[in-house]
Amino acid sequence: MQKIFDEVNSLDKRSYEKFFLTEDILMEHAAFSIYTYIENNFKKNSTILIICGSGNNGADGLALARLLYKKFDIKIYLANEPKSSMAKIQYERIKSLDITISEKLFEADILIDCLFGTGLNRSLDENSKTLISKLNSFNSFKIACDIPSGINNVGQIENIAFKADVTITMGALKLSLFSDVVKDFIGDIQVSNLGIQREIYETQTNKFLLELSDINLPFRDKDNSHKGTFGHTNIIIGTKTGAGIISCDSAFAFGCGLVTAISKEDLDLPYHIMQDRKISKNCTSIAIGMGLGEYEKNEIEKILETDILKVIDADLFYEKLLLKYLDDKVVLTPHPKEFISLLKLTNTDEISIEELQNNRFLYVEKFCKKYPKVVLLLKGANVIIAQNEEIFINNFGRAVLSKGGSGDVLSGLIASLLAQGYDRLEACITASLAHTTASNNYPKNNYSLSPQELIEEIKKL
Ligand SMILES: NC(=O)C1=CN([C@@H]2O[C@H](COP(=O)(O)OP(=O)(O)OC[C@H]3O[C@@H](n4cnc5c(N)ncnc54)[C@H](OP(=O)(O)O)[C@@H]3O)[C@@H](O)[C@H]2O)[C@@H](O)CC1
Ligand SMILES: Nc1ncnc2c1ncn2[C@@H]1O[C@H](COP(=O)(O)OP(=O)(O)O)[C@@H](O)[C@H]1O
Ligand SMILES: [K+]
Repeated sequence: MQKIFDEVNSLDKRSYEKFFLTEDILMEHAAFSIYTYIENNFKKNSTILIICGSGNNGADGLALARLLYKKFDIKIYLANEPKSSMAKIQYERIKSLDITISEKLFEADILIDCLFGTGLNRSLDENSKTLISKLNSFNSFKIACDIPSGINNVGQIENIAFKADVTITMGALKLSLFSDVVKDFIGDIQVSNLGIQREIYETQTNKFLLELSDINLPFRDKDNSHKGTFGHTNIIIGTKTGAGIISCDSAFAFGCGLVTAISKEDLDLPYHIMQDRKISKNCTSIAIGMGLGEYEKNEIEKILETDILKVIDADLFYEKLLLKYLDDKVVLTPHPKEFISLLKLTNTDEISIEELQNNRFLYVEKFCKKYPKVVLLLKGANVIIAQNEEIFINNFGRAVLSKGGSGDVLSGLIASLLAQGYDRLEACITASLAHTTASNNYPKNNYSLSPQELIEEIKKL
């Protein structure tokens, strides 16, 4: 996993104080990293337009122009006069060369957005909005310097943002690159070294970006085993039976030795799924909530009271009785609408989905501060897995997962791992990575994936 920081100004400051680096050295490395990206990916003499603002993001762009000059066909568009001291210095440096300042925007092979970086401190004015909109309309390859202009420091977009193919971010990953609302704007992310290795530049953090290598699949290391060795999960089947049956199937596919569907009525289940009216004696995990619908409250309470690890999902986030069980036995897997209900039930906050989606990390942190024992997995374009003060982000998911039943598959995967002895955080991390990786491996297209096909892809991981 990679470290993520709320802000990096303090890391820059630390580099000056602790390692005697200067702003100039950091900036030279920032510009050089974009130069290297272009050199490695584009032909000599490609046309490049660098759009520069008045601050140090613009200064990065000016330094980059100097590095690219002569090897590429480069022009600068000055959106505003250089204003920061570094922007003025960089401007003096490029004036000594014969670099063209373009009066107008044009569709170059490559556009580089150096308009605003971490210094965006107010709403965009009309000129900036028009400028970004025009840049977005071009078919060029688009590179954002540090962060696409228009995205603020908490990952919100008020009106418009530069739509990058790649964002080359300076020094370390910033949290603002991982809100759901920026997902379609940042493109691929690369981190630039600012003069010292990243591991030295970076300090402690409580936020992490998951990588594919963080997955820990349930490969079996005991051959002297029987089905009970690998746990027994119970999935509570509600009135909308399909949801729970999908979870049963995904739990079975993900290595759990036994899966029992707990249902009041006889169901037509796949042959490998057992059926019972009550929780099994040797049950090692429970998943409840998916398609629950009408269910007797005291029956739910009896299940929640058990000492067994549980995945809680869907309809249960609208039930006040849940409040008694927000403890060290549960994993909660709400989608945004369910999470705002949970925030309301717990008297944490009463907010709209839009407010949540614009401040996902803030509300996750608030909730986890109040319920530090709970493991929370907030669904979305970027899944947030959190416990107490720690946050893990899975940004591998894509629109292919935006289908009814995807969440039911995930509940089954988590329950399966809990049954097999994973701790709750580990179970969420591996299940979430398996979920997104399997969906991305689906070979056909990005619109037709069914839960069954997703489970088939999970079997191939
Ligand atoms: N050690 C370092 O410092 C390093 C920094 N690096 C680079 O510096 C970047 C940060 O630079 P920064 O702090 O100068 O801010 P930046 O993003 O250029 O914007 C500020 C300018 O924009 C203006 N402005 C703001 N909002 C506006 C709006 N809505 N509409 C219009 N104008 C607006 C604002 O105006 P003002 O508020 O002063 O009136 C000011 O002029 C960072 O992202 C990275 O790329 C790297 O080189 C590595 C080393
Ligand atoms: N655009 C997307 N990008 C990434 N992941 C997505 C996207 N849309 C949906 N998902 C994922 O798909 C799952 C949907 O879950 P949920 O809304 O509970 O579905 P259901 O209740 O129908 O099973 C979640 O894990 C969510 O993170
Ligand atoms: K930028």
